[in-house]
Amino acid sequence: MKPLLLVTGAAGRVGRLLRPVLAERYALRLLDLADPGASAQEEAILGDLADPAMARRAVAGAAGVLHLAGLVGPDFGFEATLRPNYLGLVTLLEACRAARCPRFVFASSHHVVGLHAAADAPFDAAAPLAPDGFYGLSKAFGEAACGLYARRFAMPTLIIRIGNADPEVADARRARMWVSARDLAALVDIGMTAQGLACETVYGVSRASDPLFADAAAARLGYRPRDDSRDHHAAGFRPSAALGPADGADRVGGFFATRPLPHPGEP
Ligand SMILES: NC(=O)c1ccc[n+]([C@@H]2O[C@H](COP(=O)([O-])OP(=O)(O)OC[C@H]3O[C@@H](n4cnc5c(N)ncnc54)[C@H](O)[C@@H]3O)[C@@H](O)[C@H]2O)c1
Ligand SMILES: O=C(O)[C@H]1O[C@@H](O)[C@H](O)[C@@H](O)[C@@H]1O
Repeated sequence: MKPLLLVTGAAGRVGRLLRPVLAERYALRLLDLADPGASAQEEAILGDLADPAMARRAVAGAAGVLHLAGLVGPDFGFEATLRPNYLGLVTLLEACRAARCPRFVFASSHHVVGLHAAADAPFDAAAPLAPDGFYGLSKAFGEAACGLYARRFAMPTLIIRIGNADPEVADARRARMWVSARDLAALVDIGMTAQGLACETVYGVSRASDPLFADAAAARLGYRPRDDSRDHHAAGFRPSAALGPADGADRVGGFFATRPLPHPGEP
């Protein structure tokens, strides 16, 4: 029998791309606020992971959790991120602690280091945090929360700072941090199976010609990316010459680093 993997945020873009790949190795239970369009082989739970009863139900019997759910984007104010990205994550981690969940994989983001100058690349996982907005800030909290639960409660945890997981590579900045679905799924698999894993942070990226991230930590865990962003340019791929100031190509976080940041209290 395949091990049961809970995928939160399974109705989202990354969840939909990963599920067919992950289904080869895992029985999937999906949790989302939105209908994930479950296949006959998948089990779906519709609900809010910030609800403790919902989180407990979702985690029950799982061999591990892939936590994708959250509010994602450059324009949100602080308050909007509180329930999904702070309370939701801690509620889920609490459910995992109570159930002695054997593995936890957290979808973090390169936006935790988004304000670093792209010219200073490549960065490794020891680069100082430099979130580029309230979304990146919430991921920095998420990484710390995962560290707390992993270390205090001995829950093997992999934090994956995903680069860009779109189906194809849209532009020159994303080409430096794109990840294919099968490479990202391979990292999830490492999080589920790596021996001796305590709490490790890696970048979720495929191969690239001028990478923003140099990922020795992932390689140590056995990650060997099979895909290269150069082979997956979208039809309308924009080279660096076509990127303007609004694209924020001089920052790791790109346009996330250029948008106005709402003051707390503003919508
Ligand atoms: N797409 C990328 O390129 C990318 C890059 C870096 C990091 N990530 C991370 O990967 C994860 C998935 O990204 P995505 O692009 O699929 O985002 P998405 O917005 O498409 O999907 C997120 C999903 O989470 C669900 N969700 C939000 N709050 C919830 C809650 N309280 N309870 C249950 N479900 C909830 C939403 O309904 C949605 O379906 C996110 O955590 C994101 O930060 C994605
Ligand atoms: O910076 C990026 O390109 C990406 O950052 C991710 O966090 C977002 O989820 C995705 O929509 C962006 O495309």
